[in-house]
Amino acid sequence: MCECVLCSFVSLFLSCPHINTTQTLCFFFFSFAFFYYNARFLTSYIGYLSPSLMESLPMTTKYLSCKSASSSSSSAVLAKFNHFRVIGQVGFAPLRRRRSGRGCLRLRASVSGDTIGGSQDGPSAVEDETEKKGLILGTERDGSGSVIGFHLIPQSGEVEVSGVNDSFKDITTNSVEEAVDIEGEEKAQTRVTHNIVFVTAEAAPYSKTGGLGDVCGSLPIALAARGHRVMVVSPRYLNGTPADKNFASAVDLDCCIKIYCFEGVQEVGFFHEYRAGVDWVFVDHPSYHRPGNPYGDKHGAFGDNQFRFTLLGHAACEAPLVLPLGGFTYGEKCLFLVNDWHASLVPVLLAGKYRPYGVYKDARSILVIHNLSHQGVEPAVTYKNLGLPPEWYEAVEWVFPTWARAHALDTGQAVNLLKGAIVTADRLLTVSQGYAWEITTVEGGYGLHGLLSSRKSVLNGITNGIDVAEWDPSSDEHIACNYSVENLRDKVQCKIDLQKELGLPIRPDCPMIGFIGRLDYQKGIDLIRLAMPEIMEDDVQFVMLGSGNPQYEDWMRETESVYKDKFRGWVGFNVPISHKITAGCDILLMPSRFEPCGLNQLYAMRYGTVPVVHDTGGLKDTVKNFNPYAQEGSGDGTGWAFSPLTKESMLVALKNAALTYRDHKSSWEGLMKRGMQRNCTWENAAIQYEQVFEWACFDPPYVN
Ligand SMILES: Nc1ncnc2c1ncn2[C@@H]1O[C@H](COP(=O)(O)OP(=O)(O)O[C@H]2O[C@H](CO)[C@@H](O)[C@H](O)[C@H]2O)[C@@H](O)[C@H]1O
Repeated sequence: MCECVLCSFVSLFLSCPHINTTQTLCFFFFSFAFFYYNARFLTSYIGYLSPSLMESLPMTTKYLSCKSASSSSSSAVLAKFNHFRVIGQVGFAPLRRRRSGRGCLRLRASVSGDTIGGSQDGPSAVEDETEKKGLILGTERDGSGSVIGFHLIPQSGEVEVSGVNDSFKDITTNSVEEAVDIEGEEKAQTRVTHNIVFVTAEAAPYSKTGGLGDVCGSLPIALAARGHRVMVVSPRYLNGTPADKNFASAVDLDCCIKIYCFEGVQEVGFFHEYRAGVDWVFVDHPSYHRPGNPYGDKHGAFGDNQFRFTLLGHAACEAPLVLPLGGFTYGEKCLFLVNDWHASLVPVLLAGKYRPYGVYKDARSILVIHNLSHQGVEPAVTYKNLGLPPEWYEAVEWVFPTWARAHALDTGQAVNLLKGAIVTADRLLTVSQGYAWEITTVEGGYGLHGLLSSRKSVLNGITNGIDVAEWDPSSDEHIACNYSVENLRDKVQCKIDLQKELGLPIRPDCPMIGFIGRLDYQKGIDLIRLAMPEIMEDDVQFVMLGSGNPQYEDWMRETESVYKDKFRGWVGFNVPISHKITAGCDILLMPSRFEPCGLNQLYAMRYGTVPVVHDTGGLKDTVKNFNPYAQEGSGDGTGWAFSPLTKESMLVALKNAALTYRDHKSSWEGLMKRGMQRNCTWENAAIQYEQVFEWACFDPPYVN
């Protein structure tokens, strides 16, 4: 209906004898703008109304992209006007490709066709005009992001922008015209790119103690590859070990800022490395230079972590304003992705420190919860240290229930940084849908379930992806023999190599069980300990890699001396060994008490190692229980997900896995193959993050 009206309107307009070329151009620009913005509004609104749409996001969507003719210079012009750069929008994008299709694209095709007298295949007058002149069309916006006009901008190479380094060039040439193939139909896709600022305590390969490092090392790259301008702000940890060289390529930006907190002034610097399309920014301060890991050393957590991560929060808020990365700052209109409590001060600062002065009015913040059990809780008297105005105390105020107080005079008053982010961030995300629900329950909410439930309408879960280049059995440099789903037989060479390395009897047919992870209550390590004597009764080998609670480290050493021919415990943090275990084992055990997503089961499946997991959180979402009778007897599922979390049910699952491994070879092969063929790329997750960005930007800031 709409299109008929449009076509008639276009025909009428073009049949008018007094219309010249310039007027024709103007007509098209404004018509396209009108339809584009209406379509975008509707899309956003539908998304806003249905957060549950996340569950049906188009995972099978195939994005076809081509480098457009948009140049550094042209995008520089665009960036000047809109920090949320629009790429590939019909009518404004470089008019290079034509397709037949529906929706916006058909709108353009029909207009082009009319322009040239009905043919949809020949070049349109608009295209001719713009391409001849080497021009593409850009939008101009006002301060609120609304389009107020259009301008012609030169194509690639025509204008040199001085002082633009590779970082910016790469970003600007990333303006792409997107085509989305949904259900066999080619559709034009309007995609908005953002200036994204990740704030995180760790980012691999620079720093990593667990899954947070993996995610913040990979997701920014996946988003940058999709055209966003992405910065990751994280501390520059130096601990006097070879790990310090991870920061060797980062250069000092020679930009010091003063941070007013902890009743004094702190000076922090910034280091920068542009890698894989991402601006990696490292906050430099003496408190990040000490032995140990990012959070503590052998004596436990550092006592000044609140101070160290307060600095991170403040520095991350300043970075987009003051760092001319690639010659241009990110500016105020950015999207902060703040990860866990260490970065949770950021949304509170945006609301309490910046917006009252008109800064960051158009920014948005998304809190990504990787682990709710750590919340950054400190005594209430420390509030004055955070660098927030006094009237913002309530945002981070936290009162412990009576039963959790130390003594009769304890009022339970505290500050809770994660809580501060929950009540001020524009949207909330967790790393799986299962966990997004669990944290709204009394059992999984760690005291925050009430608040989280109250923000349910902006709470979503997106399952983590994995770095499929780093975790690829067909090219992994850490393992003895590469293999793939077409060549599964060579996997056993990895087992033999692992047995040799660990000094275990070389027994290729013996089921080998592995565990990798922090030795922590969360990971159900107590259950493994409890069940170990019974596990060892079976004809299996067991290898554990982990560090953390010294009590469990000692237990691993003792167990090794009791079961010399069957058990090995590797105490420490060792990435190459984690790859060897993932490839060499047949079964990976993860009896996590709770698991927001879990990465090791994803790595295991990719390596044909069958996971046996507790049916919770992200483990429940990603491991499909084995059903030998499904698919007309050929079986279904990728592992075992046991419940409840008891020694007995874990032992049953392990026994079933070992039995299937020994006696049902073809079923086992099916389990391996289905796991290896799962799609677990970061691109999948990045597409879902983009949907959440859109919802975040559609609403006004949650706290003004
Ligand atoms: N001793 C060791 N040596 C070498 N490598 C080791 C190791 N111990 C752990 N690792 C590695 O650290 C990562 C741990 O990943 P998890 O998802 O289990 O993380 P974690 O519980 O830290 O993270 C939190 O954040 C992540 C990311 O969102 C969520 O998946 C997870 O559920 C949540 O608890 C894996 O890459 C693993 O191989």
